Amino acid sequence: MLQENSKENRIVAPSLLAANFFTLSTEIAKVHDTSAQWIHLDVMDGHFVPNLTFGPKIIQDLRPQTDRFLDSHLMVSNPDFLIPLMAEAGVDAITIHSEAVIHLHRSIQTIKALGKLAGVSIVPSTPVSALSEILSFVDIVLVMTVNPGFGGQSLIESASDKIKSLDAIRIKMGYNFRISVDGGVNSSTAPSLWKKGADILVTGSSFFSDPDPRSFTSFLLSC
Ligand SMILES: O=C(CO)[C@@H](O)[C@H](O)COP(=O)(O)O
Ligand SMILES: [Co+2]
Repeated sequence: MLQENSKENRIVAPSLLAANFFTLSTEIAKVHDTSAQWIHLDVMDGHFVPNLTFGPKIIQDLRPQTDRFLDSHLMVSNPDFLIPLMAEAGVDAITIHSEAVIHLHRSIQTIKALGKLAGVSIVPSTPVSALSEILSFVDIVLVMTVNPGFGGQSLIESASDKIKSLDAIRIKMGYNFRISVDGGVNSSTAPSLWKKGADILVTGSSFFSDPDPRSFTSFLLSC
């Protein structure tokens, strides 16, 4: 029988992808006005996904502006060269896609050796079974519930069912990874995502388009 994780351990991570990049200070102030504990940073290369965002320079400039945990999500074809640059820029966690690397174990060990939390992510078409050999080594499993590249898409229900499988595996095997869910998270989808076993909810467009992000975040943390 699967159990919902305790509410006290829930994390909400607003994704800067949905923020206005020209007024980032104001957008970060919005996050600071809420109880969201993490800031999610989507790094895209126009190759692994059909979109471009930002890289280490902006993150390095952001680092002294916030005490929030910086959760980076690398949607790039060759994350290995970027891992040390992201660490140097000051992120706290680095998540890479299992679909993007050949030597996933080596890349995860590199992230850990740099003192950062190491995460692995899967796109909606990748099954949980693809992660069987890496789950014991990672701190975060990021389940993409939309096809990566853009904010504002609707959550793919079948992809969210992977949360349940991952939760069952970690209970059975005694693994310590946290389950993060990314894509289409809003006040309607959040309750069932927590119920399925999510620990972290990433929210982009729903957070930044809400006139009251503080109440929105409180709702997510308590629903
Ligand atoms: O990684 C991604 C998109 O590829 C996400 O982190 C998005 O930023 C989520 O945006 P919403 O679906 O919440 O609008
Ligand atoms: Co993301």
